[in-house]
Amino acid sequence: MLDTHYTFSALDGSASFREFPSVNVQLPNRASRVQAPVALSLTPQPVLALDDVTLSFGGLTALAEISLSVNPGEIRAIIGPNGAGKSSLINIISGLYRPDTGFITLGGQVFRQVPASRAARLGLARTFQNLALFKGLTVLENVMAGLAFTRRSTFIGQAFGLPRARREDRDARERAHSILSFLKLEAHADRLAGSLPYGLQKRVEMARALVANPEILLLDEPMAGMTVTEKQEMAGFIRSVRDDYGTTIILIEHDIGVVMGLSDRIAVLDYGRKIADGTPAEVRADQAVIDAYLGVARHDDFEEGI
Ligand SMILES: Nc1ncnc2c1ncn2[C@@H]1O[C@H](COP(=O)(O)OP(=O)(O)OP(=O)(O)O)[C@@H](O)[C@H]1O
Repeated sequence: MLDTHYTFSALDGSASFREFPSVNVQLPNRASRVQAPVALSLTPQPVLALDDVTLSFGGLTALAEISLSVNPGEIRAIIGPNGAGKSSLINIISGLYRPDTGFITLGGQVFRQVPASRAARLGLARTFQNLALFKGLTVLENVMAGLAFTRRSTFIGQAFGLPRARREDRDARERAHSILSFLKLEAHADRLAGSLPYGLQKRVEMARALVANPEILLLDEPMAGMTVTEKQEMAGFIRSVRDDYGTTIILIEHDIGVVMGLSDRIAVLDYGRKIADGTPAEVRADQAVIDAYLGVARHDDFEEGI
């Protein structure tokens, strides 16, 4: 298990897990992380909020007046049938799209459009629906690439192996190995990423997003194309990331069955509108959700399978 430094702000009651994993400091368990903020503030400040977000492509409204909030440390799923607007929403959160109307609050700042180039520094990391690994690099190199934005040494320093560059390289390697071991990928560290089976490549992508210890991890269909066993395994890792690192998880999924047993809260989109938002039990019982999925999901897809 990884050890992690963390800081706690008594002023706003927020816990921050922004320091990188290290080998010497004891990771506080989830209970101790949660206890202190609760004493100061009963209502957690959302780490991310969308207010009245609308997005159109020509005459087509992809998202209509979407508001939702994400609390620290929760697993928050956003689901919906094909074309519901999930990718559009994730692209707004990560700054690739600018909504026609509405605001995004991230890292305590309010944006009309999240500055994509600063998203990592605002504590946001993401994976992609279609794998975006460097297939010709090793697994370790891919994961280390997730720390590129944190490096302060210059290109010349890196080329000539100057002390700061060497130190950064050593730290990056150590962090990458810690994450690989956490996600049970250590045995594959020196293999080319492109040579791994699909399910493992998806996990490497998650390792790369996690290595900089983001506050929010945005997972775009992390289980698409996986077998049932792979999905179960991935669900276990996602849960561990939240429990052991305190990372807030936003999960975009197509498959309602996958998220039922995994998520704390689920927002359901259909034709660009939010038709439901609540706990898995609330969403499961919602007639609008049942109607939206009728014909694309079997009844038992609504059961907690994972
Ligand atoms: N770049 C684009 N240009 C035009 N229309 C788009 C564009 N991106 C998305 N759309 C349309 O916006 C709507 C929402 O699409 P989006 O990809 O966000 O849905 P989705 O829920 O992610 O779907 P899927 O599950 O199939 O990936 C769809 O009708 C889609 O055709």
